[in-house]
Amino acid sequence: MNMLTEAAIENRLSPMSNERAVKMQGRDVTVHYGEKQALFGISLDIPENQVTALIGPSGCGKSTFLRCLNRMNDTIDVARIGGKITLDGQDIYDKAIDVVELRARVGMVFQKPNPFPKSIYENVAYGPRIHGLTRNKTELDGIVEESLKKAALWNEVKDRLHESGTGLSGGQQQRLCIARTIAVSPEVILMDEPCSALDPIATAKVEELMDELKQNYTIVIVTHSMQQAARVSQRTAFFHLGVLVEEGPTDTIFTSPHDKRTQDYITGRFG
Ligand SMILES: Nc1ncnc2c1ncn2[C@@H]1O[C@H](COP(=O)(O)OP(=O)(O)OP(=O)(O)O)[C@@H](O)[C@H]1O
Repeated sequence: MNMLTEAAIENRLSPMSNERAVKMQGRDVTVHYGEKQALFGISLDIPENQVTALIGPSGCGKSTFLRCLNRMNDTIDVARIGGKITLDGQDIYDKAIDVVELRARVGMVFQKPNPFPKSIYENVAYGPRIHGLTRNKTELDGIVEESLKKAALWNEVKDRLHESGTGLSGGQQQRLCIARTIAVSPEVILMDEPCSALDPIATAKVEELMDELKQNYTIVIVTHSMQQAARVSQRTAFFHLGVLVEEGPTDTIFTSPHDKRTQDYITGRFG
């Protein structure tokens, strides 16, 4: 057994205070964009099969931290990342890591629904095809159907799979993007303000979906809405000016935070 596997097993067996295994872990994570430092030594555990919400005022570094979790910041030339981030105990910034594979394991859903200008079917089939997850059309059809079902979209689109994904409503497009992410069997799903472009009904559907998805996936969501964080997450991390001020069970953060900055933010005194 190699060291990484041992670390992964040890990691999965070591429960957090709420008795969940740690799926991802950040230790002393720093990010610079050129000269400007955006994150200052973030250490945060992401528990398995829970929704963790990252909250805080605009510009505090929530999205920057989220993007570190699947190395999305690698695509920004001026970004430099320090510290350590692990997935099942394995360092995701290790040279041996295949970033394409990492991003399949740690998928991402963006603020604005961004389906490809292709059919609904092709949007979902694309990932499994490029990752070689299926051997034939029947298997691919199966993955497409299952992913659309898990994203609570199947009933609305099953009769028009070959119509364009961009012809769907905003809320349906976002669920299509979730189906596309699910199709490559991720373990973690990162969501960067996934409902900010959606109306209240579509938002409610995506929130409901998050609650179901957490049974099979670990979810990290960046949100500006404290009501949303309170509704969907089990753990909440509050960021301010690039620092993780505090994190803990969502109930505690919203009812009896330890830090005055958290208290001020959740009571609307700033941000
Ligand atoms: N690509 C980039 N190049 C330079 N600076 C950046 C870049 N992306 C983010 N920043 C800076 O890093 C800091 C943190 O930004 P980030 O987007 O992570 O914050 P945020 O909390 O997600 O904000 P918001 O809630 O407004 O989306 C900000 O000062 C921002 O201007």
